Amino acid sequence: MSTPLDAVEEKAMIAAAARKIEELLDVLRIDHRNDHNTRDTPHRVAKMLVKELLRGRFAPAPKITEFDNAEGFDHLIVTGPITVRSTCAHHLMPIYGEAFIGILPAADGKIIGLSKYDRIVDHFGARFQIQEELVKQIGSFIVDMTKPRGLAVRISAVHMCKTHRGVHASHDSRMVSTAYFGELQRSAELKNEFLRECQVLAGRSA
Ligand SMILES: Nc1nc2c(ncn2[C@@H]2O[C@H](COP(=O)(O)OP(=O)(O)OP(=O)(O)O)[C@@H](O)[C@H]2O)c(=O)[nH]1
Repeated sequence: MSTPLDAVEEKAMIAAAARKIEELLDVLRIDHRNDHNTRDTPHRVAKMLVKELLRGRFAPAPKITEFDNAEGFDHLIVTGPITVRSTCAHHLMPIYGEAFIGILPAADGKIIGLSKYDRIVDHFGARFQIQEELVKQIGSFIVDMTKPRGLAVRISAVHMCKTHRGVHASHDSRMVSTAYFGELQRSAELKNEFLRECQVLAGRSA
């Protein structure tokens, strides 16, 4: 899912990408060599791609601090909204929204630090994505790391490929997708509890 780069590889990748972006701007007849606004744009955009928008591909997955579930807590925990920032794989336009994660821990298993859910969402968002795969990647990673009894990952997001171009949909138009694992996949009652908590946390219909 990710291939960490060392500092030398990162620098070389940014330089190589900048040369290609120069070429692209040349094709588009943007005079970046003389125009003061776009003079540094190839390097700027290359740096943004490697160090920001795609950084999840080039950085290790977040380190997870695990704690024993000492009290054997076995009820649903729901966390969110977690801000989602990603980039659509089709048109390379921003995706932004919120994630909610529901965890049904195993009484004899592990629980992880709350902030790690935000870090995991950030890690998988930082690459070119489609939303259906994003919820699954986040969920599968948490399931592999913590082996809970059940898990749900729900994202509600705006896709700027749909609002800012193409069909020019309303900026309020969102896509909601949820991935369920384990007992949350099988139990309608648990799903309803998760969705109710999402609504409370969102302060509106999530
Ligand atoms: N299912 C799904 N579709 C997405 C996602 N992000 C973008 N899309 C859609 O993917 C499609 C890509 O479409 P194409 O039809 O190949 O591209 P296009 O001809 O530029 O289409 P328009 O966007 O309709 O102008 C568009 O309908 C996008 O709205 C996503 O996360 N999930």
